[in-house]
Amino acid sequence: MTQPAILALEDGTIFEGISAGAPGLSVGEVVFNTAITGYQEILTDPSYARQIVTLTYPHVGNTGMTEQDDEARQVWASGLIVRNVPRRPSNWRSQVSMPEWLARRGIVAIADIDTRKLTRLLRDTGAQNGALMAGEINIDAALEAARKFPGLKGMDLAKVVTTPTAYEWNDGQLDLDNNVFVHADPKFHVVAYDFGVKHNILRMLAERGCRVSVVPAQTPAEQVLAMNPDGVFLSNGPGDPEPCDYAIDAIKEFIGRKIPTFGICLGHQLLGLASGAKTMKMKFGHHGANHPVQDLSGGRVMITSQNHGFAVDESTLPANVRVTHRSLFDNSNQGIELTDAPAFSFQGHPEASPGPHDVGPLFDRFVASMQQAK
Ligand SMILES: NC(=O)CC[C@H](N)C(=O)O
Repeated sequence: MTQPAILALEDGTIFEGISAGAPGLSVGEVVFNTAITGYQEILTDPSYARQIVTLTYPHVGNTGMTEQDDEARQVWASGLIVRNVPRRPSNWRSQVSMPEWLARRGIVAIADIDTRKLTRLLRDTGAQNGALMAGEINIDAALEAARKFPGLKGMDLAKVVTTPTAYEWNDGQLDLDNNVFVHADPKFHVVAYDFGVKHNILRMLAERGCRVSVVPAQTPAEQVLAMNPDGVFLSNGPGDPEPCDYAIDAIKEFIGRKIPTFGICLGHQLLGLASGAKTMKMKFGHHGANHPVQDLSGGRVMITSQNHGFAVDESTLPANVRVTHRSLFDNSNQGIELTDAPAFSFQGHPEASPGPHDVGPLFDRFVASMQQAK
């Protein structure tokens, strides 16, 4: 039986639809993502914590859900907004339908609303706080909940989503024919800070010969240095990078000691902050799988996967930081490197998942910088 659901935005706009997940109430910042595939990877990406994701692609759930495709140990997005869910998923790897998967995990989702109208509204007003309510509906309560959400600015969520304890990661990519994750012989030891790390990042490190020790977000630099890493990796993650002072302090230590360091997304913003630059909140951010980004050394344009609402403010970069990449959508910063330390970072997602693999070679660059430092 279909249950009613609503989306209430802080500006008072109400969308009415049907439930496509669990009953209940959920709040967060409402953003839109333009990727046409990869809904499971998006829902389990920890960078979406406290965000309700609208998918602009109109049919979502077609290929069902498969356990091995999770990007983290749980669903992190606060909710999902879609135009249409197919009656039946169809794919040889599918284990369960999307609405059932969401319902089992207690995730509120809404379908059958005009996602084009919602996306145009978010583009005009900027990302808004909102509330999803499914099952028993109370419009006033939903509106109040949306307006009470404090917003992501100033919110440190890396320490919320991070692993409670350190662990080792050895899995490479999934071999679909044999249904096993492939291992490579490790040549380098990487300590990866988990600010909300996605599994595919760890896989791409492992398949390039890295033994990866994943550590909690608030692990002090001394503890990491005692592990004797060949390189330090700074993961993606949710929330505002600015309040993550523990991470910024640790990164200052690594770059001061010239340890090969590579950051992705939140990790990129944190490397920027540790170098002395500032970050800012964007109007509605970048969330999609087809964003053109230019590599400024040589001019090559890559199609990239993106998911961020904050950005490094290029006008605040100190003299020892060089801009390496820029977005061709809005000219915002997409990459930096230090001129006096083997440290670099990228704003988009070289691990994709979902998305195109054009930026994958940045992982090879990290491995090469560890090789060089040896
Ligand atoms: N994917 C990420 O790491 C996102 C970084 C940060 N939370 C932002 O929104 O900009």
